[in-house]
Amino acid sequence: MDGQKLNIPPSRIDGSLPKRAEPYARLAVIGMGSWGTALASVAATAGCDTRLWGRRDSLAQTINQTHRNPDHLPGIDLPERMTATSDLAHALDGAEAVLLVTPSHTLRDITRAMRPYLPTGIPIALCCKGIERGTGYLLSHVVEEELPGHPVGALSGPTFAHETALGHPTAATVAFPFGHHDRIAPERAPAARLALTMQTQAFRPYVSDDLVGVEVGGAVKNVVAIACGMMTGAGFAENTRAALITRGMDEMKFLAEALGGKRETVTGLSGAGDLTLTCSSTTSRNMSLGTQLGKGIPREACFDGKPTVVEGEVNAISVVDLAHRVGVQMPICEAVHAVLHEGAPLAETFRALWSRPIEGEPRALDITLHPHEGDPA
Ligand SMILES: NC(=O)C1=CN([C@@H]2O[C@H](COP(=O)(O)OP(=O)(O)OC[C@H]3O[C@@H](n4cnc5c(N)ncnc54)[C@H](OP(=O)(O)O)[C@@H]3O)[C@@H](O)[C@H]2O)C=CC1
Ligand SMILES: O=C(CO)COP(=O)(O)O
Repeated sequence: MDGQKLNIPPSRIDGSLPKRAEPYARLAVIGMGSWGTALASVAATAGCDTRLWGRRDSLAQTINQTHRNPDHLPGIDLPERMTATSDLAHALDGAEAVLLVTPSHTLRDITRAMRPYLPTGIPIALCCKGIERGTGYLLSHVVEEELPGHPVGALSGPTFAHETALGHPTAATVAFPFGHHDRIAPERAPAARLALTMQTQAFRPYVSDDLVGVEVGGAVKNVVAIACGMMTGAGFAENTRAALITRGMDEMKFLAEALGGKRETVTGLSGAGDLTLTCSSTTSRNMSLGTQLGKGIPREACFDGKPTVVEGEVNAISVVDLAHRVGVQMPICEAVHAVLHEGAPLAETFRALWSRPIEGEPRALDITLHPHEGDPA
C-alpha cells in the first residue's frame, strides 16, 4: 500500500515536516516569570514580533525600559525586539500563536480571561507543566474547555529558564496532535510553524504529535524530582537517584499509555530528558524542595521562606489522583504525596517504598515476590 493510493500528502507519508512551513510573525507569551521571559527572548531572537504578558505593570515597564527581568531572570539581557505589557488585550492583539507560561494552578483563570481577546483558530501551546487539581485534567483539556476552537499543543523539554535565556544550546519538543489539523495545509500545521518560530542557533525544537505523552512527562517529572531531592537530602547518593529516575520513568510511561500517549515519547526530551535534568540539579526548584525537606527543614522555611513555584508539590496530588482514576500504580509519586500531603514520616515512607514486594522489570513480566516471613523488612 503506498501513500498515493491512500491520497496522503507526501509530508505525512515519510513523517517529515512540511516543506514550506512559515514561522509565525507575531507571538503572545502569557506569563512573565522566568520561563515565559526566556521563551519570549528566544522567539524575539528568532525574529518574531513577541509580546510578553504579566500581571504586574511595574515589571512590564521595567522590562521595556531596561531589557531585563530583575525579578525572575536577574542579570540576563533580553532582546530589545520583545515588549512587555500587563494589558492582556494588547498582548493578544494580532498574535498568530500563544504560549501559555503561567503556573499550572492559574491556568484556568488566565485562559478564561483571554477568551474575549483571542479569535478562534489561533494555536495555543502550553509551556507550563502539570495536571489540574480536582478535575485530574491534563492542562490541554483545561484550555480546550476554556478556549474552545483553538488547536492546543505543548512546548516542553529539559529547559532551565536561565540557561535558555543565556543562549546555552537547548532542545525541546513541540507537540500538537496532527489529527486535529488534517484539513489544514501542511505548511499551516501549528507544530511545524511554532518549531520554526522558536528556532535559533541555540534553541532547537523537535516536532511531535503526542501531546498526551509530552504533557504527562512534564507533570510527573517534577514529582519524581521531589523524591530524588528527599533521598539526597536524607543523605543518600547516586545509586538511589539513578534508581528513582529509572523507576520514575516507568511510572511516567504507564500513566502516559493509560491516557493514550506513546511510550517512546517518555524516552524523549519531554520525558527522560526533563526527568534527568530536573532530578540531577540543585537548580531545580522541585529537586531543591525535596532536598530541603529531606534535610528536615520545615516546609515553611524552605527557600528561606520565599514563595516559590514548585509545580511537583501540588501535582503530587493531581498525579496520584489521576493514577488512581485510571488504575495505574505510581509508588514513587505516592510516597512523595504521602510525605507532602498526608504527614507521613519521610524516612519510614521511603524505607517502605524500597521494601515493597519484588516486581518484574518491565511490569509486563507479571511477578510479585513477597519477603520471607520473619525477614526484618
Ligand atoms: N523556570 C523554568 O526553568 C521552567 C519553568 N517551566 C514551567 O513554567 C511555568 C511557569 O513557571 P516559571 O516561569 O518558572 O515561574 P516563576 O517562578 O519564574 O515565576 C512565577 C510567575 O507566576 C506568576 N504567579 C505566581 N503566582 C501567581 C498567581 N497566584 N496568579 C497569577 N500569577 C502568578 C508570577 O507573577 P509575579 O511575578 O507577578 O509574582 C510570575 O510571573 C511552570 O509551570 C513551570 O513548571 C517549564 C520549563 C522551565
Ligand atoms: O521544568 C523545568 C526544567 O525543564 C524547571 O524545573 P523546576 O521547576 O524544578 O526548576
